[in-house]
Amino acid sequence: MAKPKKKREDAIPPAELIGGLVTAGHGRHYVVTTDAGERLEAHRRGKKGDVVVGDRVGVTPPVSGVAAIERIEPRRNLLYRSDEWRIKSLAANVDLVAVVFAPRPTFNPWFIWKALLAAHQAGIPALVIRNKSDLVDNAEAADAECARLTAIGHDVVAISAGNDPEGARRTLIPRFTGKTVLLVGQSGMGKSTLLNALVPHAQAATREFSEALDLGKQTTTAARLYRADMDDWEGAVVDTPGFQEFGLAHLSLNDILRAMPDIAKHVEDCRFFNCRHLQEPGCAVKAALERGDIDPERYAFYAALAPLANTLPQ
Ligand SMILES: Nc1nc2c(ncn2[C@@H]2O[C@H](COP(=O)(O)OP(=O)(O)OP(=O)(O)O)[C@@H](O)[C@H]2O)c(=O)[nH]1
Ligand SMILES: [Zn+2]
Repeated sequence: MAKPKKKREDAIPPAELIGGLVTAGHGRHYVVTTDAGERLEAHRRGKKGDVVVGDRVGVTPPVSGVAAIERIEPRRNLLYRSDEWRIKSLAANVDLVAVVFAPRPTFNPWFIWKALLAAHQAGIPALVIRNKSDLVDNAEAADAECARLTAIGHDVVAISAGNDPEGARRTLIPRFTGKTVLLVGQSGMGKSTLLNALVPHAQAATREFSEALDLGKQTTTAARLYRADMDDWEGAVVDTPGFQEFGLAHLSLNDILRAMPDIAKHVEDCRFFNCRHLQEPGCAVKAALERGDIDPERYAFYAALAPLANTLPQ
């Protein structure tokens, strides 16, 4: 019988590896920023696709400019999104998920709610940021969304990243200091504007990432991590450019309910203990909906997600 292969991870003593943080990735090609602040191109040893932005790693000293990722330190958490076909890791070791939305372009509340569910499932606190507070157009809808989210129990702040970047910094830096903050939002909500307000060297770093990963002008949906090392704040911002959908096929029904207290608070009175709160007789959630005790749009969201729950291998 063939001997089981000795794991590569054991082959090199950790003391000889360089510690660093994965700050960008594309395919199996990564950028690792070492603890000394050097930016290295890196490949995963053995071509495993298990590295994600935000991972703390140990790399070999670079040979011809390219290092090898030998070790991944245990993760505090891992944030996913998924589509019908597969689960994708978005980022690891995130302390706060910041969901950015704005009155214009028209925002989709479901995107915000999905991001909040994904954060909850990963055990990561979340903050909702209402951007473009200076806009009058569609402000009522944005204000109503803030009120709805606050009533559910979410943290919400209002800023104007484009119009008042200093004010945005004053609001956010006390909440972001010491943390790795992941920014998510639909396209056009002002994520890049906010990132640049918080981390002024972000644009230059984006160019360097593109060069290191040989992306040219190609955009990627992969996350990128920008370290903030400034007089007024230290931490990191992870940007997630260019995606419109926050798929949640990896959530179980319980994950969904645990993240929706406005629905879940009614389930105890359902006739069946395994009620899915969709079509079952004697469902207390449906009764609460009919009485007007549940926001119909929140129920519609729940009813859209519930049938898809847990359809992917966990
Ligand atoms: N009025 C107003 N406009 C803003 C504000 N913040 C950003 N914008 C504008 O909104 C537009 C979109 O901003 P971006 O920062 O590019 O948005 P994004 O979310 O990064 O969009 P993608 O790059 O497509 O993901 C730009 O024209 C910004 O100038 C704000 O606070 N007020
Ligand atoms: Zn029920």
